Amino acid sequence: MKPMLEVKGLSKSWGDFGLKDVSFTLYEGCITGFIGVNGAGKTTTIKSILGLTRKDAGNITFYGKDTQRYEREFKNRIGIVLSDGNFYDDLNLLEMKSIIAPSYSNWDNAIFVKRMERFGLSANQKIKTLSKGMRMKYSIVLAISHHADLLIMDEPTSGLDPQVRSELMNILLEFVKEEGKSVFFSSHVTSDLDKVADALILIDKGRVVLDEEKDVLRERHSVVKGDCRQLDGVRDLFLTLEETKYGFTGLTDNPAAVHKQMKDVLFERPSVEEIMLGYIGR
Ligand SMILES: Nc1ncnc2c1ncn2[C@@H]1O[C@H](COP(=O)(O)OP(=O)(O)OP(=O)(O)O)[C@@H](O)[C@H]1O
Repeated sequence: MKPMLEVKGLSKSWGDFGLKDVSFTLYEGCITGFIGVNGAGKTTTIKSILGLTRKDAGNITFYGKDTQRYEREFKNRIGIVLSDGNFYDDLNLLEMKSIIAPSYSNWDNAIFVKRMERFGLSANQKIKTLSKGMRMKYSIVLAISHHADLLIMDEPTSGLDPQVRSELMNILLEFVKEEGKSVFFSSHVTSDLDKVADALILIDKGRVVLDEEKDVLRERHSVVKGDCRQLDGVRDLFLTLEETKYGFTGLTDNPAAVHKQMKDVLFERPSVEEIMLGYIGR
């Protein structure tokens, strides 16, 4: 896998909150999910990468080149979809495009027209008449019509219904199929990432606490279910434990040890959300 974007030692402090030494790498051909609860630091990280928030420390490079020093080149090669997508509501889609397109030296109008058609968007429609889902699709059209290689999205699925979210996931899968493309997308709704993410980065209280391929992460962990009486002496094997009168459910990062020490328990593959809950607030 070829490294694309590298974040090293990123720190940023906002009073009590701080990003602390955040480091990770995004690779070509991958959809990387950036997960964490509300306030974990996802938007601050993304805005620091984009240069919209001034970082206190750290280096961010894109194919080895400093993103600040080579800002123009970097911006030309990324597409940005922010949750607060700043559009002028009274403009139509074509007029809004005319404001955005000149900021990119490699804007490709043919792609814009093709994508608009593909997503069922009409150039004459006013921004304020778009549904949330259509607005998201329009944001993506704008973000990729300059041959962007890396699509950076902050909470793109927030507020979208399951059908539109699923359409959006298909758009992302299609995007990364093309050689040299990559997607970085933040979310606290992890079910979409179960389907499409290749890698996951979990941030909690400003620190990266997990950074791994999704399948490896799901192999390394197990959800275990059984009778609560079996838990004596083995509670330490679990990252989370929920006990009711019907039995327990726990997440372990050591399925082999659980196998060895507990009889008659059920093993299930964990979802991204179950893994996330095992690591936050520790
Ligand atoms: N401009 C700012 N000034 C002061 N504090 C800020 C600013 N932006 C973010 N913060 C604080 O930084 C912390 C992290 O916020 P951030 O938006 O990065 O989290 P997040 O993981 O994106 O959360 P969410 O999922 O709710 O969007 C929060 O405590 C927030 O209040």
